[in-house]
Amino acid sequence: MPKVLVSDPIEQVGIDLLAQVAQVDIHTGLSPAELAAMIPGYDALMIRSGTKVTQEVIEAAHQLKIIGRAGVGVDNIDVPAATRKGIIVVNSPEGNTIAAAEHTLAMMMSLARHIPDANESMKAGKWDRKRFTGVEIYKKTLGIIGLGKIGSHVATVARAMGMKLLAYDPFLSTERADQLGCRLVELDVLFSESDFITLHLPKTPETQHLISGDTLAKMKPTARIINCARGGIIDEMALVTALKEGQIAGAALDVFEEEPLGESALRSLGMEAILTPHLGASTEEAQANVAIDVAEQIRDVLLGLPARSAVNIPGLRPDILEKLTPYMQLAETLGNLVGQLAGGRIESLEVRLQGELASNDSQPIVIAALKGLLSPALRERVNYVNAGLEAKERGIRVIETRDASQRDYSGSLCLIAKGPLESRSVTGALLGEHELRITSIDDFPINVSPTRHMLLTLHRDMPGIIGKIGSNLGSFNVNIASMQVGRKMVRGNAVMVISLDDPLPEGLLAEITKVQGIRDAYIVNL
Ligand SMILES: NC(=O)c1ccc[n+]([C@@H]2O[C@H](COP(=O)([O-])OP(=O)(O)OC[C@H]3O[C@@H](n4cnc5c(N)ncnc54)[C@H](O)[C@@H]3O)[C@@H](O)[C@H]2O)c1
Ligand SMILES: O=C(O)[C@H](O)COP(=O)(O)O
Repeated sequence: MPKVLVSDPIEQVGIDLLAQVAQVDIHTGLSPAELAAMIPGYDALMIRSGTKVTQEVIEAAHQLKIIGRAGVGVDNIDVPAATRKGIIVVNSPEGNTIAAAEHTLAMMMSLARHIPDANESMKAGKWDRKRFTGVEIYKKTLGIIGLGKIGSHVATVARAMGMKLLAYDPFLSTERADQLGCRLVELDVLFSESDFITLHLPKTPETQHLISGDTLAKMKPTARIINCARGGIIDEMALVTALKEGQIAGAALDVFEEEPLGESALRSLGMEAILTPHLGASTEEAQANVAIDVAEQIRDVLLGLPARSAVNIPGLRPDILEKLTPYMQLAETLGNLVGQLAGGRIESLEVRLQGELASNDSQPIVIAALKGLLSPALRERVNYVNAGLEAKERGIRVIETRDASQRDYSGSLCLIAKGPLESRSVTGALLGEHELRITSIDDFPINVSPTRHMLLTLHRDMPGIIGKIGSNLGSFNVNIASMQVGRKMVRGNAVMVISLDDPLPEGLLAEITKVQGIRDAYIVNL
């Protein structure tokens, strides 16, 4: 049974799901060093934001296939290191969207009406009505930085509450912003016009300290800022200064540069600051959503199925994935075949999507073809996660082409591998929904089901040649399952594909290449 390590608190429903297919061990609060010591025996790791999956952890993970992040942000995982090692990283991109958006709105209302401090004052036995006079949000301007899933939900609710909306998101179309009732503006405009500013963008080297002393100075003295995205997007020291000096009126933070937040000047601020301990995703609903979403993906990957929300391989909607999976199997088989025919050094791979396949997302098919192409050399070291990177590092140029006009099959795929001296091509298609067919090799038409052991010859089409190869195989006690010849003209060049029940014994290939009329012969093992 595979083994799954759960190293952050995860809803029981997710654990139960995993327990159906794996041994699940729960060890929370591990340091990277403790995790690195424990990880070698595990096939999967399930985490939230608390566990730091460092390069050291990934290097120690000898049999890890998947890291499942029960949430959105994967900034606590060294994703490039996982990719290099062929480990799939999955998350739950939507499971906690509503929870994080509602926490943001709660933070905004709390800032506007001083609810946390009023509550604390009541619990301290006071009845102070003057100190807690707030502001309304109605008709105020909300500036949203990052108008993705969470930012969009915040926009929808804030608009319904009568707020005017500005947004900054360099990757968003004006059309989408219009739909949400947001005016897309440059950052400086957003800073200077907003009464409330909320952050919903990822933390990257570019967004680190996006809110700094300089940018805080551009805000209104009545402005209030909310960060339920990631710590480090705001320069905390600059924020403390801006709040103390009255440059802005308030801040509500759910996320921090260092988590858990240690000793910090933020803790000594008054009612102008509201702090919560990274609670954005902490609702019963969100925790159940993300636990199920990620546990299902871990289960699928452990069962050899694809994951739907992988961050380091093409993520596909389940309906599209279902349609593309047989084509991905075809691409992998053809890639493997053309890789074995082309031999060692391949400089480029052309992936030609034909017929109905031409209108599909090509990325998963290209990745599958590369995995197949590299598997004769890299064996189990190559997978869907690292195939693109491995190909790039070997200098293999990938060229994608589309030809919707090809109508031999509803959809077919042609792979052309070019080396320094020659190029080899194979084409394949699906018969029905799932049956793979090789439909041409080096432009010779054939119709063959790929099998585990095959013998391929390039030869002159002449009497007696098939019989001689048959006798050769017979003399080595190799049984032929099926045989087919493809030719373009009578007595011209031809290919022969022989499916064998057994692997070809050593020495037999040399015998076959001696047969008169044989130009080349290949053993192909798929
Ligand atoms: N506090 C929490 O518990 C909690 C919960 C969930 C998500 N999050 C965090 O919230 C953030 C948003 O999550 P999401 O699910 O909405 O992600 P998303 O990917 O749907 O949206 C992010 C948006 O940010 C935009 N963006 C990227 N770079 C930008 C830049 N430099 N300036 C402005 N916009 C930029 C993107 O175009 C995208 O529209 C993430 O950082 C995520 O980790 C926090
Ligand atoms: O990125 C996320 O999903 C949020 O930050 C939530 O993190 P958590 O699951 O650790 O609360």
